[in-house]
Amino acid sequence: MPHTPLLDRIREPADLRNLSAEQLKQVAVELRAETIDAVSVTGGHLGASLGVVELTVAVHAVFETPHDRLIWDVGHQAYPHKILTGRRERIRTLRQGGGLSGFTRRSESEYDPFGAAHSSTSISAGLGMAVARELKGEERHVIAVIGDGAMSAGMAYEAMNNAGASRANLIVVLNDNDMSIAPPVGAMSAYLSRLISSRPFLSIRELMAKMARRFPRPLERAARRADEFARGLLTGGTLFEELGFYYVGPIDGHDMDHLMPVLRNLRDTDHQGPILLHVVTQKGKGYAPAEQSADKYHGVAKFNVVTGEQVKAPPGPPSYTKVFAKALIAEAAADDRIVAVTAAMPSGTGLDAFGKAYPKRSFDVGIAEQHAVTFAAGMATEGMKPFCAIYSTFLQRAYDQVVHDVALQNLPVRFALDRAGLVGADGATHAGSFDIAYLGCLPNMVLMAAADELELMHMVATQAVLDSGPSALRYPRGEGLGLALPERGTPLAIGRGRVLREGTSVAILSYGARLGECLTAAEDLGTRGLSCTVADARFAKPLDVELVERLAREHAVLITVEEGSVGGFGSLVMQHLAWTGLLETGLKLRPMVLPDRYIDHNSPVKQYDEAGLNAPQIVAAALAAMGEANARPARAG
Ligand SMILES: Cc1ncc(C[n+]2csc(CCOP(=O)(O)OP(=O)(O)O)c2C)c(N)n1
Ligand SMILES: CC(=O)[C@@H](O)[C@H](O)COP(=O)(O)O
Ligand SMILES: [Mg+2]
Repeated sequence: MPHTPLLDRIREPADLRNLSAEQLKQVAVELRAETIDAVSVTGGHLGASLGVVELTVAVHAVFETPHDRLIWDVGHQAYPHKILTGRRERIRTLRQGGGLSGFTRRSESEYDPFGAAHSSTSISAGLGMAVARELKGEERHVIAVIGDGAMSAGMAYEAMNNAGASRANLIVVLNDNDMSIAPPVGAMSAYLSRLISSRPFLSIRELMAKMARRFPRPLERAARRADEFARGLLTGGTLFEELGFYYVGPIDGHDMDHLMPVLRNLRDTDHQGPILLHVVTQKGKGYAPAEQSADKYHGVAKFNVVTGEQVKAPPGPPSYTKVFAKALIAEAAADDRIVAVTAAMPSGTGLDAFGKAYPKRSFDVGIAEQHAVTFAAGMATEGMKPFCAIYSTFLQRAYDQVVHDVALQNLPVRFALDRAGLVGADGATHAGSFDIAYLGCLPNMVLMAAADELELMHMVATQAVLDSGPSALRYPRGEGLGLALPERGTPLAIGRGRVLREGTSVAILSYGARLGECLTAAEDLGTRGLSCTVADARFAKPLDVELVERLAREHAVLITVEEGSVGGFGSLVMQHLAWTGLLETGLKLRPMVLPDRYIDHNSPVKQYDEAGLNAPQIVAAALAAMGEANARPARAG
């Protein structure tokens, strides 16, 4: 544990507020050391947290948190914030079962006024809090800290557009470290770089601003426009000012001698309307291995503090992500109409590898899932074959684009939904729980789920040739089973499942990567005298109705298993069986889905245990249903 005598005295942010400037700098030194040490044993988002150590100390020292609201966008950079706000004792439980969340969370602390993890929500939430303050006649500051990556999402502009017009008092701190997960992309990133290099003449502007404050309102506005005009002359104005924000900066986000007076000025100013403070920081700041790494240690495993070497698990089978990339590259080699789109997640989706192979056919649109989907739809209208690789959870952000721009127009956009199902340490905000339900209800969608990495290759090949309309392929986070893989997948017959094991009493129909657990459960049931059929549906839409009806007719119990919520595969099966009358023949149908609550961060095995979707729970469901079936009179027909 690092030596942190001053940090040891900080039980809550109020303890910062009577420290000297020098002492605050020392707190930042010790806070950085504590953050590094803690994440070395937990793993997590180190780089972003290191980039905001000084900013975190300064904001909590200047503003009266939690009365003043401090919102962290994404929240992955909030480890120093958690250490300063009464959670230091628990910081080494970060992202573990029963431990602290890896993001901000309302239920975790009064210092977390808004939960996050999906990016670009902080300005909207902050504006909401600011307007509520006015309506309630209360006094408080609202500060939203948003990164340059998160600032590339449309939602941030929606919020700034509204904030600028509403003239609400709100402080937005743009934490500009010129990094997203990967280096940032897009015109906004280039713009911010220009803004930083053009360093505005603050003294003239301060003069104008002081003048603006002294005039009565009408003239004040004229003076302020003059101020903006002056800025326009001197610095080319800023996009943020055009959106109604008073732009301050850029300033060095690691220099407490800059941060403290500017934040005090913003706290005490009588400027009416939103303010944007542009701070320039370095992701991974203060820890050489992070500073020197390409991704600035955005997300790390446990690591050796001295060497920075991450403690990697012994090399196992290739991840589903890697297999997806391999499969897509193989398809793209054979078809030059195949293109790929990611929303700022090239490494997470495997499109970094695809982009190396086909740079002209790979597109990173920034954190902009809505745009990514409709951009892909536009390419599809021109005969391209777009693979839109977006985590299941992040596709939630682009739902109307999927419905209105893709499915309704029956455009052949291919969705590759990585991180489908429960994802472990990132917890409920990142779980891919709902895509079967939110896509399964859409006409024209073809839905498939890979039971293993070989299936994944075949399903990518299937999507590559599926030009009749949109399709979505889901697969889990993590490693495959270690199966032998071909160079290229083989397209599957659309809407056809497969039977892996024939039995007579209980049928288990799996959709997706729970298949292994289903086979284990069948083995167990076999030892108890129950003969089990296990089938892999492969497709949720179109459903293999022949297979479903055969299983329902020939077995006393039919159990469906999926890594998804109610309203997904099991619901589609139930819907079909209901209309065939097969639910009135005494069949015991048991759709096994994620429970109707959010599953917190833990290891995936423990998460699925909690969700009731592991082999023992499948066995229990089968035994109970069989018990009921045996207790009933023999089935009619
Ligand atoms: C809607 C959404 N899409 C993608 C992500 C994945 N993601 C997490 S952090 C991050 C980069 C954020 O960059 P920035 O806001 O600049 O923060 P920094 O890590 O640089 O501090 C991304 C893309 C997300 N959290 N939310
Ligand atoms: C903070 C964030 O949203 C991403 O960094 C996410 O945690 C990545 O998830 P994976 O680790 O599954 O790629
Ligand atoms: Mg950034």
